[in-house]
Amino acid sequence: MSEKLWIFDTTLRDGEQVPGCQLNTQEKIVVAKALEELGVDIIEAGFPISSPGDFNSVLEISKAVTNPIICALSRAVEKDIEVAAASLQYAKKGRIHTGIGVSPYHIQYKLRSTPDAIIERAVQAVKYAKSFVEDVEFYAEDAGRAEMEFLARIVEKAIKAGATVINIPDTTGYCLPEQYGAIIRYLRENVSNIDKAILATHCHNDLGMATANTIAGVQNGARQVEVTINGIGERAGNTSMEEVVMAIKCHHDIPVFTNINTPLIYGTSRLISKLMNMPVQPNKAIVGRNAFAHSSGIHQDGVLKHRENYEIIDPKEVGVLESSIVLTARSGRAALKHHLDALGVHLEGEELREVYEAFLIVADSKRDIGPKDLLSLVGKYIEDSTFIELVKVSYESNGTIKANVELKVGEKTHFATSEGNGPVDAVLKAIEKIVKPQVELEEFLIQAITAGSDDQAKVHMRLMQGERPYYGFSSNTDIVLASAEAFVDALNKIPVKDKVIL
Ligand SMILES: CC(=O)SCCNC(=O)CCNC(=O)[C@H](O)C(C)(C)COP(=O)(O)OP(=O)(O)OC[C@H]1O[C@@H](n2cnc3c(N)ncnc32)[C@H](O)[C@@H]1OP(=O)(O)O
Ligand SMILES: CC(C)C(=O)C(=O)O
Repeated sequence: MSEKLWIFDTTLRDGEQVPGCQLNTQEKIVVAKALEELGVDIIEAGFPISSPGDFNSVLEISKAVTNPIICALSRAVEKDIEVAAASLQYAKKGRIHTGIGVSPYHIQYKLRSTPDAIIERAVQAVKYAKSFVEDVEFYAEDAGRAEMEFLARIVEKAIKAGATVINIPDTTGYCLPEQYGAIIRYLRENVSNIDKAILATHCHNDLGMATANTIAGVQNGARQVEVTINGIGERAGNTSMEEVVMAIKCHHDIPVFTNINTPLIYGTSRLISKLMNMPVQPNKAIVGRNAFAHSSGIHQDGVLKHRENYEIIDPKEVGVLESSIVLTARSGRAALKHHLDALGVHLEGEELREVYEAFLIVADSKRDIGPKDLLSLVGKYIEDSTFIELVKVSYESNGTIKANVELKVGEKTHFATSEGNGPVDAVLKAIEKIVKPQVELEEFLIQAITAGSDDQAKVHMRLMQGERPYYGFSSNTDIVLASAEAFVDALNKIPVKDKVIL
């Protein structure tokens, strides 16, 4: 029989510890509400003793959120626990998460203590937290490198003191899946009162094992997983929620279920990425830009014939509209035909073979094959009147910022001028005066390729036309020009029939 797996999200605590990812209270409330909608069971909202701002965030999130348990972190220190309890005063369901280091490293070198004294501090902390709230979770920090017998002893005492959830963190991301699973199994078999608590995983990703270790923990009896959206967290990160949830959904032999509303995964991932200014790596499982992108011919042909040939997850299940077929020099005729059909050019047999041969020559010398390339390849079959070429961009700033652009669309030249909040805004608005694409700019990332003031800026843009995404890329030493080029690149990918040119 399938049991419930409690999803404990620590994006706002462990995730927010990441340099540059700090959020203010309003932003944290937005995230907490999104997590509530996503269906998480517990939100670890912060470490209230750490700063007045973090205390206030836990307080305000407690007011703003109804369903999930709100959890506040503390050390095994009385003052921490008092402040955590105060921050939870408005929580409908509040939990204090307290604990202490249990590995020989932490006991000897960090806490400068002894095993017996650590057990005593753990017991006192749990009892003290229990005097404020019923729901107390105990974390045995660095359990991944602890001595098993000592770990079992401290866990037993913490449960006896009132802890109802026992967290077994692999704080340093040291364990291999078998090792981590064995720790959970050992505790289930050697702690006499273990049935009175839920065992939780909290795995870090220093060896890239966080998801595998978490799943191993679940397979051995853990029933709460501590995770973050996009796997963000201290150092190499925490366990990625989307990976664990989808691994469980794909493997019916793991006897647990979650309440996560999976079609909201992608949107939540992008919200966190945007608010925390933390791009998602393109090949990230489940939510990376390429997670459902197929770029080699055999795969593309397979997916076009039957999606499941190369996909274990229907992209819609995680909120991604559809798989994408990316044209490269490794693409075959099936992929080429798919793209030509989208442009309204239907070729078969000898005609398709002829265009494919020409396509391979272009693709060998170009990484990104777009509609412009395809249209020029099939020029003799169709007439393209909508291809946009960026001819000139300039802007001036005299109190107000004004941009001028010159575009060539097909054979016609267009000029437009626009004001904006900044040069990029003004240029994009001017382009939109000529091309009326009815798109939303959903993602706009500028990245320096190397350090230095003469650096190239790499721009990545994602436009949405309805629910359909179009990506634009460019790199240039001039950020404004790179932005304009990326915008035009994305516009050129919109099929002819969906583009309106003035
Ligand atoms: C594994 C995790 O705890 S993940 C969470 C990590 N998050 C953070 O650290 C962010 C919040 N932290 C902070 O704001 C600060 O570190 C504070 C407020 C908690 C403490 O600040 P300070 O009092 O200045 O102490 P500082 O950060 O320099 O050192 C940490 C102290 O806590 C002790 N400590 C660490 N963990 C624990 C624990 N679980 N229980 C009891 N004491 C602990 C350390 O031994 C050290 O004590 P010492 O100064 O007597 O050697
Ligand atoms: C506070 C604990 C749960 C932690 O973050 C860790 O051990 O990594």
